[in-house]
Amino acid sequence: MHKYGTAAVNDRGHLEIGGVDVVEAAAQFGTPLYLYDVALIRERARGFKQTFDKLGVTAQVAYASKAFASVAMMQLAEQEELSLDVVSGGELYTAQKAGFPAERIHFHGNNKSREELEMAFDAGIGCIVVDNFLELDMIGEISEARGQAMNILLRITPGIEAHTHDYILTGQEDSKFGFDLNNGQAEEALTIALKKPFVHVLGLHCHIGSQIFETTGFILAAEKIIGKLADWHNRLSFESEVLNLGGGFGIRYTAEDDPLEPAAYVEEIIRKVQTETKKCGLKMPEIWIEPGRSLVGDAGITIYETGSIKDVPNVRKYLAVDGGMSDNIRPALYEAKYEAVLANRVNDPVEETVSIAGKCCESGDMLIWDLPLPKANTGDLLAMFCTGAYGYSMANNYNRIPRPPVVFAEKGEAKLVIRRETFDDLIKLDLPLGLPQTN
Ligand SMILES: Cc1ncc(COP(=O)(O)O)c(C=O)c1O
Ligand SMILES: N[C@@H](CCCC[NH3+])C(=O)O
Repeated sequence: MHKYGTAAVNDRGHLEIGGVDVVEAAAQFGTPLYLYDVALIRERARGFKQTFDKLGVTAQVAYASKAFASVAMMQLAEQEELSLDVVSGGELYTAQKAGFPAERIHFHGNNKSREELEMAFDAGIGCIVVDNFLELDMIGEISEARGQAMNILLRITPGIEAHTHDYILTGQEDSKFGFDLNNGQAEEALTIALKKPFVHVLGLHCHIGSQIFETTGFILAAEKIIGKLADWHNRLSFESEVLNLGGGFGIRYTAEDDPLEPAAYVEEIIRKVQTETKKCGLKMPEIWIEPGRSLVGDAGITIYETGSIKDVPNVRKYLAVDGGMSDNIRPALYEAKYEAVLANRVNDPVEETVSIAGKCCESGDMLIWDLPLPKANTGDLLAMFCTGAYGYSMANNYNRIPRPPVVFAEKGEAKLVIRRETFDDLIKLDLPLGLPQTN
């Protein structure tokens, strides 16, 4: 078993996370269950912040809450003095309910509605990351109508192809996100924004993609952006106070992955920005980053109970669990790979290879292909690692399966932070036929 954060095996042969016995947590909260190692999230947050401090760079580390958005998670981010990236009215609302300081909230999105933008102004958030011309116009109109200033970053696409799954690439020219740096759109957006009386352009934003292992893409992006900033400084007298380099730092899901320590990505990138800005005679901007996966990904595990077992002789053995693509859509969507162990028998020797099937009515609902395991029985507990990012946040009710609860484990204490959905929750939006319609 790979050593993740506080993950350990106790003398009963049970997996332990944050000092919490996973078998006991499953008995208390039921399965499936998401369990988070809070100490690991804190360690990662501090690692990022310490890297900036060590290099003497003013920074904001914004948790990309799309990775796992909940009131408790946002409160944890606040405890660790992170900033927060939200990408919808729903995430912003959650942040408000969590009492997250508005001035440290950054609002993203490639098609923000006028209502969402108004909500951002009402909340008095720290900055809007502007993605397109329509949004820029709307922000200009809203700020003038209210007489209320708003900080913005312009999201640019630098034309970088990072090495990752096509669906999670974002920095390439052919992308739905941002203003293109090479074809003049970014400059046009900047020129328009600089004329808006209540809009303050803090600087640029760039996010090249997600689950990236190499620093090359980030370094190339930084080089291109700083080159452009030097040009804009000369021709437009524009100086970027902030450079937001996004998130995307890869984590280890399986033995095939070999990431750097999350903070190490950042250190290399900052050093590059320092040398490039110096070379171009620019002031060192504040550096902002937006990690999601690298803060919460490997801090989360999902615990399932094993159910039916189907052996297709000489072909494969299917071991079904009580969840699947409804609580983790990543294998079906990106062919994402995971590792897992039997949480109630971690020390038992590996005896067979099985494939872990979800319970949804889809052949594609397979969580793991060809997993080496001890011989599993119905009623064992399977702990699947690294489900902390884009697991709960992409969970759904396909087949009307209720979403599992989320528990935070820290120093031996298990704290329920999202309760299990009930069947009543599932029908609470349904309106029966035949009753008078109110709306
Ligand atoms: C704009 C932006 N920032 C930050 C992130 C977080 O990325 P990750 O979870 O890979 O760190 C994403 C998601 O890819 C994103 O789209
Ligand atoms: N949801 C994706 C990554 C996209 C992140 C948002 N831009 C994943 O699970 O890997």
